[in-house]
Amino acid sequence: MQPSMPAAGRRTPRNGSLCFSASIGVIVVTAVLCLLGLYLNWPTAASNTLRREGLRSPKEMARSFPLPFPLKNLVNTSRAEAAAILQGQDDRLLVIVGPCSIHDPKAAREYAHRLQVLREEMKDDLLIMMRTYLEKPRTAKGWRGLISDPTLTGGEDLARGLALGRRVLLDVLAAGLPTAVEFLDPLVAPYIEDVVAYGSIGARTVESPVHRQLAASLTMPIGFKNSRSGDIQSAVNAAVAASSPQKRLSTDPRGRVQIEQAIGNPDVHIILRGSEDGPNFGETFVAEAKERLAQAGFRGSQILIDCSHGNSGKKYEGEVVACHSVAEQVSSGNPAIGGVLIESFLVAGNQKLEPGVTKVEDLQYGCSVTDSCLDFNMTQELLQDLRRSVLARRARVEETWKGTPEASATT
Ligand SMILES: O=C[C@H](O)[C@H](O)COP(=O)(O)O
Ligand SMILES: C=C(OP(=O)(O)O)C(=O)O
Repeated sequence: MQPSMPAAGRRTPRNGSLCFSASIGVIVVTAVLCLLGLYLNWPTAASNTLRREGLRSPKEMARSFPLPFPLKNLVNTSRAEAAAILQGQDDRLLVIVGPCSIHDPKAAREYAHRLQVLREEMKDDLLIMMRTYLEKPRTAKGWRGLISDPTLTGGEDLARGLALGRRVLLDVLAAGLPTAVEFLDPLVAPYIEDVVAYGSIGARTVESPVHRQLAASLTMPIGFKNSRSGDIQSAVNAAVAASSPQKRLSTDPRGRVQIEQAIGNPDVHIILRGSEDGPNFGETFVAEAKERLAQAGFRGSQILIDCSHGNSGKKYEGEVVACHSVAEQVSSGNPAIGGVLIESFLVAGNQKLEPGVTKVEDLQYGCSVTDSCLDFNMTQELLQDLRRSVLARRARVEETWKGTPEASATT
């Protein structure tokens, strides 16, 4: 007798066990895929992230690119010398000069070696540091600096960028020049802060509480720029916040999140950088800034003037005008000006860098890929001007001193 065919859909012991095995199979495959997805950080429908990868901790980075003792000494003495200028205890001018951004380590090293000669020659009158800006805050889009995109191709290899950035700072220090950066991403700071002598907070982040808190815990002098609209009070408010005790979340040398209690940065000051409406390097702006600082309790604090950005209309020719005005004000005895920032590279002007489009090999050596810079010869002339202005201001002070009863008593 033929066995009867099972009616469609009727469960038999055999197809029931097939269903069970298939379900177990689906569950196992799904679980394996989920675990693999978690391990490889695959995107999920609820995430905007395409990929995540690990990174060396700041401590490991410092171990790979250590700060040798003589360079540590240079960082520490430069910080202290800058602080003395900013508090009006040293009559030299602090000069932060160099490319708008570092994009080519070789050209940066060449610039550093040339600048070191001037630093040495003018050291009695100017405290020269090199602009070694590795993070660029963009108004909208654009190349975001060597740390974000070290190959200039849009590849955004941050692990390589952090290592390369730290190496460039060490190279510049090794050439004998103290380094100056803008601090932008608070997570980057622990990777480089020990190799930085001077820091600024830019016009785009001066109102950010996170950047003010970061500045409070940094151990080098920090300058706050006026905002892009020209508001000087935002820089003064930032100085008030950053000089006060602040508790914040930060990362420790091992890269773990920690709660950090800072006592506040004693060497905060403000930088006049002009605005979209025009320059603010003139006497009246300097007097206004001084007055606002005094009202906020910073009586002795010197003011720095950024000769570029809104003060130059982002043209190197504009920097010359701004720098001459500063030199004139200092020569005529203005005691409130403590220094300048100047954008300068090996070649004058700038060139366009569009990551992913520009051929890196076509870029002109020694020419800025962000804002327009002075060339080295023009820079040298401006530094000579600034030096003469310091000598003139010093002579005036000595002349005034000679006429005082204290001077007569000492002769
Ligand atoms: O210092 C450089 C630039 O002024 C700053 O990064 C903004 O540049 P952008 O307006 O071209 O984006
Ligand atoms: C971006 C910079 O300046 P600011 O914040 O004044 O625009 C800079 O100095 O690189």
